[in-house]
Amino acid sequence: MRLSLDRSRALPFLTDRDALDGAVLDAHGKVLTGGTRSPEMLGWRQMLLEPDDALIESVQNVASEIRERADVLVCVGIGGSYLGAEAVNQALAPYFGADSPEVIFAGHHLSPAYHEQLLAYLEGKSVYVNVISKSGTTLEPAMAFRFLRRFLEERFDDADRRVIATTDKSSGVLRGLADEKGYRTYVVPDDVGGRFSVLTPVGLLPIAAAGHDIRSLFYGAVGAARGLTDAGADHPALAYAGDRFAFHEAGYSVELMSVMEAKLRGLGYWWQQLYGESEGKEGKGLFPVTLQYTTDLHSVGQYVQEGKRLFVESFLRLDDEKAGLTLDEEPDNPDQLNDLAGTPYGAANKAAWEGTAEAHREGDVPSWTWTLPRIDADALGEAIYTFEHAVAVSGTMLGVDPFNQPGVEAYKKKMFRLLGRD
Ligand SMILES: O=P(O)(O)OC[C@H]1O[C@](O)(CO)[C@@H](O)[C@@H]1O
Repeated sequence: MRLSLDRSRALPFLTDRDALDGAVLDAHGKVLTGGTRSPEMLGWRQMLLEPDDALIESVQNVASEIRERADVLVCVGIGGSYLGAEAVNQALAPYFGADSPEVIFAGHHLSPAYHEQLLAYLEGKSVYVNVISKSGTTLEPAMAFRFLRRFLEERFDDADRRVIATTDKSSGVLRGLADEKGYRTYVVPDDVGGRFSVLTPVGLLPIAAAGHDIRSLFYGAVGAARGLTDAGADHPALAYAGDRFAFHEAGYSVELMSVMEAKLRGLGYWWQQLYGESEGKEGKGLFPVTLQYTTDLHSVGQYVQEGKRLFVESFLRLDDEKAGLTLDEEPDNPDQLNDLAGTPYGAANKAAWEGTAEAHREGDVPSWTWTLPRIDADALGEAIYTFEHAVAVSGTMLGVDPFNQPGVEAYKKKMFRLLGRD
């Protein structure tokens, strides 16, 4: 395993933590054998134990067509239908001057200006659309897709070929529309919830269309899934799950995912949905929030250090101590940085992580540090599965169903009523 977990700033805050290992392994066993609540929702693990190479190849083929023919791929979806793809694409793309086609997300909020300006931006470009919704009735993507469908139909003779729908295998509004129009489709499997779906076509198509290696991504996760089969309580996923449960029981209420590399910010947002929707129910769960350091040390850092004590913290960092531009000496030292001559950005970032973790420990914020060896598809696949497995275990320890999200309906009902819908 290349993703490592350092617990040295977490364990001193927990008394008798080893006594929990039996409960951790019990919950882990339930995840392995289908003993969880909603055992029919464990497809996110099963699909890795029985890889469908033909499906990966099919996605790669459609992605190649998009890469050849499109200037822009618009991916329409919300929650688990976009956060995983956005996270991986952000992590794997260069910061500036990304390759064509541009992959843009839409239907992930209801901003009027965003969607209006998106349509204006698409004018004159070769556009493909991947609409991703299991139900087809989620308002945000459904509204965006109506506009985008009309946009395509009014401009392209082959409009229907430019739409790929990722949806339920047989039912729902989007399935009906796709069948009627003859769109190419991929299936959101029944046994995989939205937030666990990044390694299904939900995430794989937008990631492959952006030019990334989905086979390595998928097989990175396969390796992690296999590695967990015989894992002991000290495996990072299980140790983390058990520690989180212990902190929850000790009264902590918020977990920060503090990302030290801006390319991993999307992974933080993906983690936030995964943990928030999986654990936050029945009055339980650590509230997950992702921060980007050192940026947010100059915004909410004051609160984390000295405000109300609520927090446990996960640092997510890259092993990049030697990377980046290195300061050199300047005659006369006009900016007074010569004492740091020979210091690369990576070393400064590492010092920021260690310094912050120490300061937060002194401020009674326990922390773990997750270190990725490098950012590539394989390492991301491993990280994705590790966090998925951990939340299945920690949710099971909490006694909640880690695979449902009944509370998400509440806002939809009120919103629909205000819009005069049933
Ligand atoms: O795929 P749908 O049905 O549009 O749902 C979108 C999202 O809404 C949720 O069901 C709840 O937030 C997510 O799990 C899912 O990713």
